[in-house]
Amino acid sequence: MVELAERRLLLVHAHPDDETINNGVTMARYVAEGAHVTLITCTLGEEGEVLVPELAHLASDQDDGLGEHRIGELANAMAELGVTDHRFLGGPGKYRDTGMIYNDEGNADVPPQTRKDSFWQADLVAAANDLVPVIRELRPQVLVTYDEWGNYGHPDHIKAHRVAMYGAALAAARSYREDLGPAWDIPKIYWTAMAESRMREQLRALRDAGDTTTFEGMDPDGPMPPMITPDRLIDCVIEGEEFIDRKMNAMKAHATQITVDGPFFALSNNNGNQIWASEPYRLVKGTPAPGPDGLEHDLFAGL
Ligand SMILES: CC(=O)N[C@H]1[C@@H](O[C@@H]2[C@H](O)[C@H](O)[C@@H](O)[C@H](O)[C@H]2O)O[C@H](CO)[C@@H](O)[C@@H]1O
Ligand SMILES: [Zn+2]
Repeated sequence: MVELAERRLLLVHAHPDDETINNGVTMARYVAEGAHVTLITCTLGEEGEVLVPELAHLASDQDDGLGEHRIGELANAMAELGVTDHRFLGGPGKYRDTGMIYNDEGNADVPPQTRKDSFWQADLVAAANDLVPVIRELRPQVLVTYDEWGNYGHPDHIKAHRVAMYGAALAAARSYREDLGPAWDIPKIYWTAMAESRMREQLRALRDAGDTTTFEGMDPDGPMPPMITPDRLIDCVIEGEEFIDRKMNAMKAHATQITVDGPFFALSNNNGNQIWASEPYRLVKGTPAPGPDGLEHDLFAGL
């Protein structure tokens, strides 16, 4: 088993706030256990909406200062989680937030009409080459990123998944770009997941409370979209009730994007979401090391 102080965890996310929403408890736990946790954020979130009225002028169609502001929000959120190594892919502002843009079929997988400097338009090899030296420098045992849907279809999330997976493959190739450092093959790769049972529980609570607009058209007992993971395909759940306060405070630090109300949070679409103390994952590379309940409860299990 890798010693706690020798553990190195790398997370690749699209915008400032995704890391806390998806992995806030996980990051706080591993920092507390002495692991080295590194966050790579691919954009500054320049195209986000602004929940704080007095900061509305930062929006991209006004002062276009939101990206710069969110650098500070992310730094504050990382301070809450105890993460000291957080970097932007290729440096701050190299890849611009694409915006919540879909083509008219509503499918982000077909290139939407976006700015030439948007992350979605970035050349995949060039963006992966910004990640390869980081992987080869850090030599993480575990990489965390999104599934092929980017978890909910945002073009930057889909692109972050592609850059993370392709970057991991290139970093492992001994003969690939020796100038980017000695090869490193990441032993375990996980995708963040929205577990089906949790989605149904959340939908049931919303519908019971009379909310028919959040996740409109979804029935707690009906079919789930492909980005919802059946519980049988969840491989690992990181639990950490003792870190939920850090996660909530980190969410509050992303004030232009997230409002926190007790055990719930909302983004600018005002969808009520529970703040979970457990964070599920799918293992997509490496050997599973499940416990008696059939799940891993440590991303470094088996290493
Ligand atoms: C969690 C996440 O990925 N947030 C992104 C997302 O923000 C959403 C977007 O503004 C959408 O229009 C809203 O309805 C929704 O409530 C927001 O969460 O997309 C932004 C633009 O690309 C991005 O900056 C933000 O981080
Ligand atoms: Zn995002």
